[in-house]
Amino acid sequence: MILTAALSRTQAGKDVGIVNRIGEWGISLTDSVEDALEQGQPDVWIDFTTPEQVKRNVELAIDAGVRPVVGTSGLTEEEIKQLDERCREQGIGGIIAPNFALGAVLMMVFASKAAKYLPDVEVIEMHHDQKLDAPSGTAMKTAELISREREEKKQGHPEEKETLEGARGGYRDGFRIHSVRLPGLVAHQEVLFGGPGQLLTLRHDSMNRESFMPGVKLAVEEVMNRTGLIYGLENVMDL
Ligand SMILES: NC(=O)C1=CN([C@@H]2O[C@H](COP(=O)(O)OP(=O)(O)OC[C@H]3O[C@@H](n4cnc5c(N)ncnc54)[C@H](OP(=O)(O)O)[C@@H]3O)[C@@H](O)[C@H]2O)C=CC1
Ligand SMILES: O=C(O)C1=N[C@H](C(=O)O)C[C@H](O)C1
Repeated sequence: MILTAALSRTQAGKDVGIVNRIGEWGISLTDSVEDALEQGQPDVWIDFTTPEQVKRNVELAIDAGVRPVVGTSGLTEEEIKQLDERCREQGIGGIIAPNFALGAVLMMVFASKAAKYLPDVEVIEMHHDQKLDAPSGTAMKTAELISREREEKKQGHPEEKETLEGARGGYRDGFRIHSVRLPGLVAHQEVLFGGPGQLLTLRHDSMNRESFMPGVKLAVEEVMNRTGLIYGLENVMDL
């Protein structure tokens, strides 16, 4: 794979390798998506930007015939549908993955299987304190996969009341998602299943950002041979 361009507002004009402390690469960072898409005829647009920026970036990439591989969280279901249609119109593939760590994908898939037999579940996601969105994209995708397998159920005591607002976390499809933000954390998630006399805990930890790279590489290879936008790396893994 060859890096053709790289995007940044704050470091625009500087060499991407120097900024990342891996020696000079001869590629200047740009703050223009249009310029980045024109440099070196790229096949793939890799996006880890912000929830505000990602939609525009991906639309411009697709319109230029460049396949999106997106890690940025925050796209709505409706936006993903629109982007899928745009990819199909252009006859190109794309992947949006809420989490590129293969272990995290396995955790989500295992959680959906467990929910069939242990429908009482809560999700606790833990991230670094610079994260902009809550809950994480991973937690939302976990909830989506769990809901597909879990019988409909409203958990907990029907008369439960919060004496401190938010104490029971966010509510989705009958169960709770809790978001923890602390310096020192990278990206972590526990899925807790409770049953009479038993507790099953599935946990995944990203210790650093290297954890996402094998999944990004897999996605970049896959989009070259597909048409339409795939949501979730589990859809291209042999599970
Ligand atoms: N799916 C996955 O596996 C993963 C997903 N993520 C997601 O990726 C996103 C980014 O997270 P993270 O890496 O922590 O955030 P960072 O703030 O570390 O990185 C965001 C990057 O995008 C650049 N950027 C943002 N907006 C613009 C813009 N308008 N023009 C040019 N460059 C821009 C920033 O550069 P500058 O500030 O210089 O503009 C920066 O380099 C989040 O949504 C996060 O949830 C993160 C890790 C893994
Ligand atoms: O912001 C992050 O760091 C991460 N974001 C993604 C998410 O929202 O789930 C993936 C991973 O958890 C890291």
